Amino acid sequence: MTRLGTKSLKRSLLAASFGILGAGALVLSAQAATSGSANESLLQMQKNPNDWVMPTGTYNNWRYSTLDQINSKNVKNLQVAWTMSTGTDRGLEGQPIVIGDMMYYETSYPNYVYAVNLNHPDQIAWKYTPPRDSNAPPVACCDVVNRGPAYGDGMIFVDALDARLYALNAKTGKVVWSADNGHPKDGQTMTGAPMVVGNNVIVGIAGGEYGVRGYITAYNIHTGKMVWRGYSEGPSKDTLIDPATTINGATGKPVGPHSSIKTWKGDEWKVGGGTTWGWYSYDPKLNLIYYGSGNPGTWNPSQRPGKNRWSMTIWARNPETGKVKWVYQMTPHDGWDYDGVNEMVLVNVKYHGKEVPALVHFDRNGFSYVMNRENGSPIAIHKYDPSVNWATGINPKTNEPIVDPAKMTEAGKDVKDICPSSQGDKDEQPVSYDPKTGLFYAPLNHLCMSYQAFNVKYKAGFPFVGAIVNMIPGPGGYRGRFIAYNPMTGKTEWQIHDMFQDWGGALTTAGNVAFYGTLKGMFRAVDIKTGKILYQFKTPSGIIGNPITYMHDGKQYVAVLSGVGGWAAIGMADNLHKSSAGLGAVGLNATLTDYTNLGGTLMVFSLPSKVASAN
Ligand SMILES: O=C(O)c1cc(C(=O)O)c2c(n1)C(=O)C(=O)c1cc(C(=O)O)[nH]c1-2
Ligand SMILES: [Ca+2]
Repeated sequence: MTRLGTKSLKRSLLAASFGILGAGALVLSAQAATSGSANESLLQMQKNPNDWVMPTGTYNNWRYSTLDQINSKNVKNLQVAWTMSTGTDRGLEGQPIVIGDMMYYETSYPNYVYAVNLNHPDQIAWKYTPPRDSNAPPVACCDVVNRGPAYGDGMIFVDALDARLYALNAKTGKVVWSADNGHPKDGQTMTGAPMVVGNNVIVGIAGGEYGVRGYITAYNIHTGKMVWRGYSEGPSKDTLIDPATTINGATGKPVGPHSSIKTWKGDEWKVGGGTTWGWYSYDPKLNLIYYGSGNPGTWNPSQRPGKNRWSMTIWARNPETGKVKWVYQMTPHDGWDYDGVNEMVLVNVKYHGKEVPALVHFDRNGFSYVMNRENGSPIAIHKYDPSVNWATGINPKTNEPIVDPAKMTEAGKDVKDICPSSQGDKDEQPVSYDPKTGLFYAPLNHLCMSYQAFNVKYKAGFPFVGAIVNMIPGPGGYRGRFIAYNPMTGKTEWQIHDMFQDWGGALTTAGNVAFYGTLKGMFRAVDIKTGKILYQFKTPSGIIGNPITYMHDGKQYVAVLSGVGGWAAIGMADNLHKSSAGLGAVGLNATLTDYTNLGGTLMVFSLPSKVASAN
């Protein structure tokens, strides 16, 4: 890639402002290739299929394993190898990581961190219980979930719900350092999984339903000092991009370009949302990290005229400085709560006869995006659920959605039959990419809604939602789907319908199997080519966690956390059928309670020894 100096940077900013770049994203700057770091080992470690070294498996977010001992022929013989109670009863949305003989995982609040030696998994190697700030659970919008620990340089990094980040010694579980990343009293929480890149650990913030101004922060893995922090929006006079909004952790000074196009009125950016609670990916060659920002505050669009940049946006930043390379807003002036935080899966695609570095993103708004990940220009955008009706398509000139005015929400109006619902056609549940088939295996929601927006007043630490949403099953009457999908063509190759939202993530393997779990608690192995269910096992609770696989002592294992919760099932936990932010769980769980119960179990599956060696 080319390096841009200050001059060309200015030029590209100018070009962006005048739309010379044409359709697509705004290119801000370019960065030199990654420099050496003490922690380059993760780049190597992720190549070892015996381990699962980071929450997403690999930096490209494929959630794919080259292991094939368990395969479509023998997976019917799968059995439970061992289990472990998590000692918690709230939604388990993360996944374990496996480094050599050790497995580490984190529970939802209270955020226990467990280390298990795989040579004797009947024993807990260490357990860390972080201090708890009781102000945190009441401000977690959508259950008190956590999406798992990350590893780097002999340390385990964990987000705690009360917005503290911990670095633990991987051998002992002792705290090396901890950092204050936000304050529950202001509505800030942390539910995500950190990502370690080089010498930085990168973490997000949650609280979009509390008017939290979103930011992403990098801390030095050795010192715990803030290296940079990038906000999603900033002062109205320079809100277009990276608006005074990326700051150097040491100097407090702004990093990167400024612009002067207003997309927020007055001080509204201060409570503008755009939080960063999803998954992160990293391209070492381009030296860029990718992630999305969430809903603008409030959910009531009448209260925040303008495009509300940069909520609902895909971001590409330099991991060392935080500098923004490009942004692309998927849902300008959101009126449906379509948080843009879902994962970016990094793949190369054939486009106009060339191999192009791309990212693939299944947005909550029901569109799948294939974007050039070098410069943010769109390659292919399709509806991945044909029932999507809030927009008829994407304007090829502006690359903005063509909104159906009948589905636009506003204060005082009850807008009916909007598809998808606020839970989106996909929420946090991550997809998997299988390089053999070139297809994406996606656990999805299938819901529509009515949306009544109303005016709300901001008060720190109190819900800043401003809408009542009622969700109903989508066309066909089912609420979840698991699909094999080609984002270049928008074609669904096969699909499985599920009674409830498929809120757990997917895993694919070289054994031609896709794994995922259902809210009812079924852990499934599916034939990647046909969608045929080859194996299923009813786990103790519902599944909203993400399966992983690893090899230990020559044997392949598949692990998943069973523990129902998340926004899809939050009513089961508080019995109020609504979350702490007042978000209705829409009676969806009224019948889920007929199938499963709260509870937390780590489930580990393998083949019986004879089957494993016969194949
Ligand atoms: O705007 C935010 O800050 C924020 C945070 C979270 C979260 O931290 O889990 C969710 C959401 N929004 C959200 O919109 C949403 O649908 C959602 C579902 C879930 C879940 O874990 O099931 N969390 C969240
Ligand atoms: Ca949100």
